[in-house]
Amino acid sequence: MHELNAEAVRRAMQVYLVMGSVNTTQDPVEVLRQAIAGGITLFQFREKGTGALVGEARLALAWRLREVCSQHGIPFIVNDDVELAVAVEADGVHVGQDDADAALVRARIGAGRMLGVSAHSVEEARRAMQAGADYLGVGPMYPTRSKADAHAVLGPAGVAELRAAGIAVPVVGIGGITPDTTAAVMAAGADGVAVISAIAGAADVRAAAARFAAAVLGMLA
Ligand SMILES: Cc1ncc(COP(=O)(O)OP(=O)(O)O)c(N)n1
Ligand SMILES: Cc1ncsc1CCOP(=O)(O)O
Ligand SMILES: [Mg+2]
Repeated sequence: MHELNAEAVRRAMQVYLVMGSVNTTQDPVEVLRQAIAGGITLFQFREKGTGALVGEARLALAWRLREVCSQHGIPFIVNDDVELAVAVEADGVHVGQDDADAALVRARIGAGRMLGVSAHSVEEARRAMQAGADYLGVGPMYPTRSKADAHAVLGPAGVAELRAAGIAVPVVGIGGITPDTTAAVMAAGADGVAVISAIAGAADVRAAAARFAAAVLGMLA
């Protein structure tokens, strides 16, 4: 078994920014700084899609974003790429159903790093938990333009179904979430919201992150 504290993971889920360089027209390092100032609680480096950086440029950006997270005490998660996560001493990895096997990822990263796994059903959620997932990413909650190969929309009902089945592991909703729809995702049983475009694509990133933080905290109060 692994050693992360489930309550600390749950708190980290609250406002989870997911971002790569293609998700913003601004400097991603400055976007991350502004998002942290606005109140995000967790960051995932997801460098994929048309125009994504590769090789040394990707590694360099990962390090720069990793350092900003370290400076501010925000855990840094790497999407998909377990070896990149190990190379930049990330706090965790997020993998989906079409990525590396979650149990193998757990074995590679050890007990002290966070493992997030995407789940779209009770069965996938149970398998992820058996593999040692610390949290589940569940979505899309709503239609999204940020993931070309996204699963069919589950809606907040997808989270409610997991909770009704007794799945108690920390859960973050993802996909098309805005400050206005955050309450519905939380009410269904999520511990937080994972967001790309509504924060990374905002003209005022800090204000956007702050709106999500207020919406989440309003539901936890
Ligand atoms: C928090 C969170 N939840 C779900 C995902 C989606 O992961 P995946 O299904 O592997 O898709 P990609 O993001 O890799 O395209 C996520 N990244 N983060
Ligand atoms: C990575 C991912 N996984 C499911 S939906 C999605 C995209 C979320 O981006 P946005 O918040 O812009 O809809
Ligand atoms: Mg993936």
